[in-house]
Amino acid sequence: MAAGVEDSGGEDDGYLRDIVKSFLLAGRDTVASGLTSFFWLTSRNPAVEAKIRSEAEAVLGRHHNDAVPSFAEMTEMHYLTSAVYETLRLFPPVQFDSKFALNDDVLPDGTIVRKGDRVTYHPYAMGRMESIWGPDRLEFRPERWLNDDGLFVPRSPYEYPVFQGGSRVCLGKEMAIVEMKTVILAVIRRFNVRVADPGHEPRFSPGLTATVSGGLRMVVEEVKR
Ligand code: HEM
Repeated sequence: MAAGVEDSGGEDDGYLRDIVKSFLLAGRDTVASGLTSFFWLTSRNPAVEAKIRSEAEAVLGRHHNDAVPSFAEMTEMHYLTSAVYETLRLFPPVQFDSKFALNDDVLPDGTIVRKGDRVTYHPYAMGRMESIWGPDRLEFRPERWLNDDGLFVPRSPYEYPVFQGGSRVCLGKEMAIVEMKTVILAVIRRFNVRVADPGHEPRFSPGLTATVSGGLRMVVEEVKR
């Protein structure tokens, strides 16, 4: 970043402002959307919530409540990592995304693309394809990301393009995962979070950033120990 600022020919303030704006636009609503979906899904799947709590207790210790977990501690939490990836599989904050061809091209499957054509990839649809995720594709099952030793195994970005892939992969991917884990641990270790109206089926609406339309009303109760 420093090199970029030096190269910007004296327009440092504008350049830095643009960086901050793109980080806020790309990084705030997406993480908020992911967290909304996470608490909706765990609210409907208390067994997942219980496993995240017990993993956190195993890694952090029962009485380590107020401290923010370190990056190393969060990396040890393979089940939590899996639950975050599984949430974003079913409810990707960037539901679909388009590119326009600069020149005529041919895609790897033989599809012909003409200069100016719009090509869209659709993480929401791909996250629900049986050919990629199997017959239980619609289930929220963090275990699908774990190997036999209980370790998280990432999937190819071309099967799971939630953060895009290749040279334009999301620059904030790792930060997004850390942010989500930090908030989840801070909340879930101390509170039970349940949807306020279990009969209401939230609508995940597309947009620049997809999220539950109208927000999601929750009831938060302190966990009794
Ligand atoms: C769950 C959260 C997030 C998701 C699902 C997500 C997803 C994506 C996707 C799909 C793209 C590609 C967009 C395109 O090609 O048009 C992208 C790009 C980008 N993201 Fe994220 N993102 C997330 C969080 C963040 C965070 C926290 C930051 C920074 C703090 C960030 C910074 C960026 C930037 C700077 C780009 C542009 C990269 C480029 O064009 O080279 N993102 N993100």
